[in-house]
Amino acid sequence: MKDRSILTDYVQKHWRYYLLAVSLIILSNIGQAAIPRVLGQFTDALLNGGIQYQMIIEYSLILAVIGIMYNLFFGAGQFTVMRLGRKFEFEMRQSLFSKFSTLSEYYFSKQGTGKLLSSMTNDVNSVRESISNGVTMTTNAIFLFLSCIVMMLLSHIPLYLILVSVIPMVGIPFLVIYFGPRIRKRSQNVQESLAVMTESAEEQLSGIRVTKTFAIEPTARQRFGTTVNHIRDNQLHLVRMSSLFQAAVPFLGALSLVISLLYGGYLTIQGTITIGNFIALTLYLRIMSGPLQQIGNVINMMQRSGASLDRVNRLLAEKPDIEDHPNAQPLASTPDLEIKHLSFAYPGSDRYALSDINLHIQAGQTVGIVGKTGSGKSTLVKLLLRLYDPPANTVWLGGTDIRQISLQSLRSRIAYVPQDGFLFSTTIRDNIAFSDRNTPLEKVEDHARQAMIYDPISNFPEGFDTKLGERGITLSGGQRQRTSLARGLVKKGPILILDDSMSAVDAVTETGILNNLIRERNNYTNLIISHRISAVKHADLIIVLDEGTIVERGTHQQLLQQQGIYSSLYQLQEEGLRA
Ligand SMILES: Nc1ncnc2c1ncn2[C@@H]1O[C@H](COP(=O)(O)OP(=O)(O)OP(=O)(O)O)[C@@H](O)[C@H]1O
Repeated sequence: MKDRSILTDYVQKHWRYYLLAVSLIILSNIGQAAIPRVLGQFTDALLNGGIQYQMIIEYSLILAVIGIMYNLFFGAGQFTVMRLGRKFEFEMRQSLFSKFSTLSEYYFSKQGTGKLLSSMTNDVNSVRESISNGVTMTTNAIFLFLSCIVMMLLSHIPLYLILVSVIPMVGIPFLVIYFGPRIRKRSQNVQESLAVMTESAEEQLSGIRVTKTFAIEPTARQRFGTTVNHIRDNQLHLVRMSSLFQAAVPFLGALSLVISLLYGGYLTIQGTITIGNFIALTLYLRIMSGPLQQIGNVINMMQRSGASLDRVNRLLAEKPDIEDHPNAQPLASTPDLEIKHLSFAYPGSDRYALSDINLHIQAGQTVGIVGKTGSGKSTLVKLLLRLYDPPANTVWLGGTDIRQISLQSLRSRIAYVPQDGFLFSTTIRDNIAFSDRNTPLEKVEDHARQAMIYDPISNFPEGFDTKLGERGITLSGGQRQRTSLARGLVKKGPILILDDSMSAVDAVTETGILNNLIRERNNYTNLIISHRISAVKHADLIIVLDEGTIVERGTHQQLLQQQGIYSSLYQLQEEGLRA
C-alpha cells in the first residue's frame, strides 16, 4: 500500500473513536488473559487441600465477572469500530460517485463502467473490512499476546520457560514476509477478474434484447462463463496460497505447546513450578495461538485491502480531462456562435474527425446539419458542449473562447437532445423535468405537447406519474425519443441541439414537432442534426458535412441549386417518399 491518504485522513478525523475502541478491546483482552491465572490459582489451592465451598463460589464469581466484563468491553469496542467502518464505506462511496461525476466522457469510454462499479462495491467493501475487522483483530492479537505474557510473569512462571515455549512463534514474521506479497498479487488478480465479470454481466444484460433476437444465448452464456471461470481459477490460486499460510501459523503455535509440555512438565516434576503454573502456562499458550492466527488473518486481509485501497486512492486522485479554466467566466446572454479553423482528432486517434471547420451562427438562427454517417456531426456537438475540449481559439460563444467559459454555465445554457436519450427509472414527469425538478406539471405537459408525446402519456393509467424502467413500463423507441425531446425543451436553453433526435419518429409527427419548434423557439438558436432533409429544410442555414469538412452551405433552395450532395440526398429521399 503506497498511498494511504484516504485511510490516514479518515483515521485522523476519527482518532478519538478509534482510541476508545482500542481501549475497550484492550480492557477485554486483560480480562481474558486473567482467566488462566485464576484457574491456576484455583488448581494450586485445590491441590494444597485448602479449598472450601466459600472459595469455590468466590472463584466462580470472579470468572463470571471477568466473562461479563470481557463481553461488555469487547462488544462495545467491536460496535464502535464496525460503526466507523460503515461510516467510512458510506463516505467513500459518496466521494467516488462525486469524483465520477467530474470525469469526462472520454474517461468513461476508456475505463468501462464495470471496473468503476467494481471499485465502488468490492474495493470499498474490502477496505472497510480492514479498518473495522482489521482494527479489532490487530488490537486483539497484540494486546492479548502481551497481556498473556504479563499475566504469566505475574503468576511467577519463569521468564526462561515462557521464552523457550514462545520461540517457535518467532517464525511468524518470516512466514508473513514470504507469503504477504504473493497473497497480495493473487488477490489483485481476483479483484481484476471480478471487475471483468461485472463489466461483462453489465454489457450482456444491457444487450439482452439483441442477444435474444439473434438467438445466441448459448454464445452469451459461454462468454460470461469464461469470465466466471477466470475468477474461479484466480480464487483457487489465492485460496491455495492463503490456506498454506493459515495452516503454517497455527502449526508454530502447536509446536510451542509441545515444548511447554516437555520443558514445563519437566520443571513441574522437579518442583520448580507448581502444577497450577503448569496448567496456566498451557492454557496461556492455547489462548495465544488465537492471536497468532488472527495475525495471519489480518495480514491476509491487509494484503487484499491494500490492492483495493490503491485502486480507490488512484480513482479519487484522478484528474478530470475537462475542467474549468482558472479564470473561467459565466456565459453572457444569448450569444453568437463562431467556429474558426476547427480541426479535431479524438484522443488516441490519428485521424481527424473534423478538419478546418468555419461557421458563424447568429443568435436566434436555426441551423441544419446534414451529412452521412461518421461525417462528424455529433463530434461538432460534443465539442460545443465541451464533452471533449476543442483546441484553443477555435470555438467562440458571445466572443469568448468556450474553453474560458465555466462548464456549469455553458452546459446549463445548451439544451442537448441526443438520438438515444437515456431515460431514468423514475416517473415520466421527473424525466421531463430533469433539469429542474420543481417545474410545475402544466409546464411539463406543455412541453410534452410540443414534443407530440402528450397523448400517449396521458393515456397511461397513471399519466405523467407513470414509472419507467425496471419497475415500470417500457416506452417504444419513438416515445422514448419524444420524451427525451420534451426534457430538452423544458430546459429553455438559449441554444437547443437536436442530434438526430427525431430519427425514430414518423414523418407526420416530425413535421408536427418541427412546426411547434418554429413557433416556440423562434428567437432562440437551434441546431438540428438529421439524416432527413425534411427535418432541416426550413432552417435559416444548412451545412453539409462530409468526412469532417463542410462541403456545402446555404438555404434549402440554394443547396438544391448547387446540385451537390444535398440535392442528390433530397432527390433520393423525395423519391423514396413517393415510391
Ligand atoms: N469517442 C470516439 N473516439 C474515437 N473516434 C470517434 C469517437 N466518436 C466518434 N469517433 C469517430 O469520429 C468520426 C465522426 O463521428 P461522429 O459520431 O461525429 O459522426 P456522425 O456524423 O455524428 O455519425 P452518425 O450520423 O452515424 O451519428 C467517425 O469516424 C467516428 O468513428
